[in-house]
Amino acid sequence: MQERDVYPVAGSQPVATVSDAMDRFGVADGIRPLWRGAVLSGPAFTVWTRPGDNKGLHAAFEEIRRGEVLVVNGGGDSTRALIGELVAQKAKALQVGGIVLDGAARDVEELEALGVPVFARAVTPAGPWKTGPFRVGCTIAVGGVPVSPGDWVVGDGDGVAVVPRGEVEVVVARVGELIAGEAERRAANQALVPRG
Ligand SMILES: O=C([O-])CC(=O)C(=O)O
Ligand SMILES: [Mg+2]
Repeated sequence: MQERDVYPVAGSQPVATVSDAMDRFGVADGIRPLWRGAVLSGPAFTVWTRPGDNKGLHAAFEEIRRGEVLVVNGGGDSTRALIGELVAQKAKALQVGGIVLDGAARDVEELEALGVPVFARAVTPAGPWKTGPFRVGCTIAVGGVPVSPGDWVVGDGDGVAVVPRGEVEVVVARVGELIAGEAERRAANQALVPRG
């Protein structure tokens, strides 16, 4: 199997169920979609940056491959937007799978108009510093969850979860079982009738 085929397409696997399939671990705390309907799914490309500084993100765009998800530890900073419309335009042109920031973003209406799925801790109009330092391609933390390059990152309306690279196929199979079990519970719920 080609490695890319291991990662399901965005939106096909609910993030809540992906987390359930990992004993309910793996969810990035406090990271939310910046527009309704944003979904992403793909292998992580990681950046660790000084809070509020996006020089490392521009460096990442020199290397990132189609379908990869840019995942950034920005120290949880909410005072400086690490990306906005112009950075998202780059991501779109390079067919990046999406952007996950443990930090902030701006230009949210334009992000939605571009259709670039962005997940972040905060929104602020204040722009980023651009001097570094940063690291690209290392293991980082996002919302308290470890992320290594190539780990499967999935995002939807509920938030973001991270599946370790070596566990993707097992977790995807488990998600299928859980979805089938939920369908049975849904049918049982729909068969309920009021009492009295
Ligand atoms: O100025 C920046 O680097 C962030 C921003 O607003 C954009 O990417 O449009
Ligand atoms: Mg801007």
